[in-house]
Amino acid sequence: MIDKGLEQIYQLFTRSKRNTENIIKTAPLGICVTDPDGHFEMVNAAYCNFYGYTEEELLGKHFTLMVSPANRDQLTTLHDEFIKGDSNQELRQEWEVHGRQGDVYTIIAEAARIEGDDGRPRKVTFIVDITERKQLEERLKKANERLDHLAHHDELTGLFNRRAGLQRLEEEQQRSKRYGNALSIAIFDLDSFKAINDTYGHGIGDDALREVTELVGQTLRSTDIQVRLGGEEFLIIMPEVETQAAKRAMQRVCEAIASARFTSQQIRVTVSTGVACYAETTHRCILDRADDAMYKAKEAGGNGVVIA
Ligand SMILES: Nc1nc2c(ncn2[C@@H]2O[C@H](COP(=O)(O)OP(=O)(O)OP(=O)(O)O)[C@@H](O)[C@H]2O)c(=O)[nH]1
Repeated sequence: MIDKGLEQIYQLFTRSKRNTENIIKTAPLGICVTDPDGHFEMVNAAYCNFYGYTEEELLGKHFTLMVSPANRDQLTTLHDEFIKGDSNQELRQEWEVHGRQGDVYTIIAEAARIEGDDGRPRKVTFIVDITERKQLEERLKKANERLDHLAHHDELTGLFNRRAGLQRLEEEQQRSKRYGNALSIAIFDLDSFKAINDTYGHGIGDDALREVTELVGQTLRSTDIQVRLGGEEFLIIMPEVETQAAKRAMQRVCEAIASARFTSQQIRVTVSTGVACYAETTHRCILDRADDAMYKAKEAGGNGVVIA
């Protein structure tokens, strides 16, 4: 009677052990056990499939086989510390790993410590493949960056668009007001640009706008901010630049443009420029003053700079 009871318990125990083994074998997440030196003692099917190795190929190998060389030392140290440490659980962490063919994956790994049959600790690591999620996140991030760029930049020239440029101007005016720094701006407009479009077509007109703004960017200081206000009208914000220096800078721009040839059609372009300096005492908007000066430059025949 007593023997029959023991027999039943033994059977239940064996069944439970078999179930546990089968669960580990068939679990959809990769599981491995490493010895205190980091060598594989157990790998389940999902682990092998994920990395593209067979169980025989992995058992006895060091776990850094799948880790990129740059992370090997760090992960070996973490493994040693975990084996020797007090904590039975390791925090979830994201890692980049590579499969047998060198393909790169992102995983989330979480670990637990168990005792081996020799009484020494073992590390059990559970891994989940998050490569697709990571790639999706990366694509979303890039799409958001692109949207953000489009919201602030002009597509044709890559310059700040009107809205972003006026915001920068507002910020520079606040800075100038607070610290008493000089601030000049210039508005320039391509002379008779309509004729370029009419003669060579809109595509060549676009090329001319792009090339002219590139040349302006090369001629000015890197701290100057170029903005496309709209059409063939542009704004330059020149922080910490006095009026006369701004005028000289824009004369250099005018000369550089007038002596260059643009597009495949070798077109000549000139620009008219109005310069204005920020002054708290003036109530009129700095932009309007620069714009008026630019029209005076146009009235004077173009290809010149007028100070407001
Ligand atoms: N190709 C091209 N043309 C543009 C763009 N934006 C505006 N334009 C053209 O720029 C021309 C501006 O013409 P107007 O305002 O008459 O000025 P303009 O011919 O330069 O004459 P002034 O300004 O008086 O020297 C128009 O023909 C617009 O169609 C653009 O993005 N690409």
